[in-house]
Amino acid sequence: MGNAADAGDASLLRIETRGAVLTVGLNRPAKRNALNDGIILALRDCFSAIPDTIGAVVIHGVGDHFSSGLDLSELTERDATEGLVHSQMWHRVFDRIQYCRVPVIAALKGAVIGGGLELACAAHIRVAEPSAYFALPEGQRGIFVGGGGSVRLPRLIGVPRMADMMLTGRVYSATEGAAYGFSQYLTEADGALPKALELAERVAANAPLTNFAVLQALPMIAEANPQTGLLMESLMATVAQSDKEAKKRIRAFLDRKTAKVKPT
Ligand SMILES: COc1cc(/C=C/C(=O)SCCNC(=O)CCNC(=O)[C@H](O)C(C)(C)COP(=O)(O)OP(=O)(O)OC[C@H]2O[C@@H](n3cnc4c(N)ncnc43)[C@H](O)[C@@H]2OP(=O)(O)O)ccc1O
Repeated sequence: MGNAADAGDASLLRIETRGAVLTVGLNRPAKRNALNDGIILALRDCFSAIPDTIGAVVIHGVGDHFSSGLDLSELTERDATEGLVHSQMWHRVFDRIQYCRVPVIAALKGAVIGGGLELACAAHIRVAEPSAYFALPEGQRGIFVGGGGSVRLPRLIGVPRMADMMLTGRVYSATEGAAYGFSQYLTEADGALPKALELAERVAANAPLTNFAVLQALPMIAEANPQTGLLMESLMATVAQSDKEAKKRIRAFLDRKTAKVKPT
């Protein structure tokens, strides 16, 4: 089993830079992008070294699927102690994605299954195209989610819906995923990656401090008791508006040098 000291297999990710956007493609299409140790550790390496010039990351699947989840061929020999270590390794890697300095957008198509769905949960925005389907077949495989899914997914779709997914193993459609709050965007056919790239360019243009506040402070504020949350909000708002970047951007609007807010 891969451990913290191992390097990931860089060939299992297709990493490209497009301006301020880094695209990270899960690159095991012959295995439907099943997540083995090599790819998980490669994700760890990638998200540990996001260049300063990058303002957003898009994660997607090479081929027809996002990911078929945990590589089941690596599970069969694992005992309980190794299973615990393995699950905690996934947690650390997916935390690195969730607590990334810049927004992470997942472009979803085809299978988004088990650990693949857990990976998508760690992103900040999920964009799905009609071919995307979501399932947690852990019950059929006799296992439980191990990549943080029981923490992140109920916060998106609720415990009853996740319980239904796990108990019945039912495949949820892209339309259901959007209706239940999993994906924020549902595109036309083949539209997930282009839409994710468009959104990534947009969020990369934000003030870094605003993105930082949304990624790091908002989830904590939302879960805090109201008094603590309001205090944290005031502190974050004060820090952000005191920054020279905010002053520059507000001046540009007042001088009519930047666009008005308008429907897209
Ligand atoms: C317990 O501690 C954990 C757990 C976890 C996370 C758990 C999970 O992710 S559970 C979910 C596991 N995934 C599945 O059960 C999906 C299995 N795959 C499929 O149902 C299908 O392959 C498909 C995704 C629907 C695609 O179908 P199709 O296009 O027809 O392709 P196939 O012919 O079936 O597959 C092609 C090729 O890929 C291999 N493969 C596909 N999925 C996996 C997989 N998940 N693991 C290993 N291999 C896979 C398949 O065997 C074929 O291989 P060939 O060599 O025969 O070509 C997390 C952390 C914990 O600690």
